[in-house]
Amino acid sequence: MEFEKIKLEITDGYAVLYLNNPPVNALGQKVLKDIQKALQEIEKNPEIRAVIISGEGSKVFCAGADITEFADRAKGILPEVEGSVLFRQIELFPKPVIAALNGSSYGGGTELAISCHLRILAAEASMALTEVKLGIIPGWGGTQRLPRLIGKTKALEVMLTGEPITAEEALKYGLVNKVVPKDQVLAEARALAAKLAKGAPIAMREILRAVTLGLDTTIEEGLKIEKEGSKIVFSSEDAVEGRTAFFEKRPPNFKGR
Ligand SMILES: C/C=C/C(=O)SCCNC(=O)CCNC(=O)[C@H](O)C(C)(C)COP(=O)(O)OP(=O)(O)OC[C@H]1O[C@@H](n2cnc3c(N)ncnc32)[C@H](O)[C@@H]1OP(=O)(O)O
Repeated sequence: MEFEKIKLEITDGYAVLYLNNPPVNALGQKVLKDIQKALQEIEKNPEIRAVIISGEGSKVFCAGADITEFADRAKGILPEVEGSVLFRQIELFPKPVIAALNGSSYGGGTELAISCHLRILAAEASMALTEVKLGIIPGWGGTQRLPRLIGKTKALEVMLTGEPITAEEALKYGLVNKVVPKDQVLAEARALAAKLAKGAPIAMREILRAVTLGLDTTIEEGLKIEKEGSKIVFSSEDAVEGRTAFFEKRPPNFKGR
């Protein structure tokens, strides 16, 4: 697969998708199209069981939407790939997606990161939804995901002021899984992705589905989604392998069947 604005590395059962749009990894249409194309390939490839999204060639993770493309929007020219649609595809992705934030994120860059399932943030970095400073709103899911992740009060403070959440606050508010020095972010993400790549793909898919869909509905409906997932995994070969390996006191070898 050839890409212009991202780099894709496939290794050890997981993929690393690097944003590669210097100087600030602004999410222009070309970048969003490349991300969407790469995710379609990753989803189809059973050898890939986890995804890392990180930044390259920039001192920030991502400076958000490409502001130079806003004039078209103002004229009513709609983008081919809408960030909010792509980020929902990431949130609904059937394999774990880890955001490796090796620099600060702004606007749509933060919205990209919070559409991922897991996040590792550089201690030197921060995460901001700066749209209000440009007279617009976090239109790529930020108004919906941030309150669900850190609570309405802090989320409103972050979105109304446009001021960044520090790495320390991000950890405290549960916005990220881990904070490490910038030069260790990718290694941490790789270690996590390699661990997930040895996991049971069907079980992980059903956990992601039950949590993502369950959070947006009633507990009764959520329990129905969980029950559907349980039914699927118990009828899988992986469930047989899981309990067999347990009794044989050996690591399971999940095939995703
Ligand atoms: C629904 C989603 C909406 C959104 O995401 S709205 C956009 C939200 N993003 C932001 O508010 C971040 C805007 N950018 C910045 O605040 C700063 O930049 C940085 C902190 C990221 C980096 O600052 P520094 O190191 O001083 O660099 P620099 O001179 O500001 O930027 C380098 C070049 O990159 C361009 N640029 C920066 N951000 C964007 C962007 N988001 N879209 C398009 N271009 C951007 C600048 O204009 C400049 O360009 P040149 O060198 O030609 O002057």
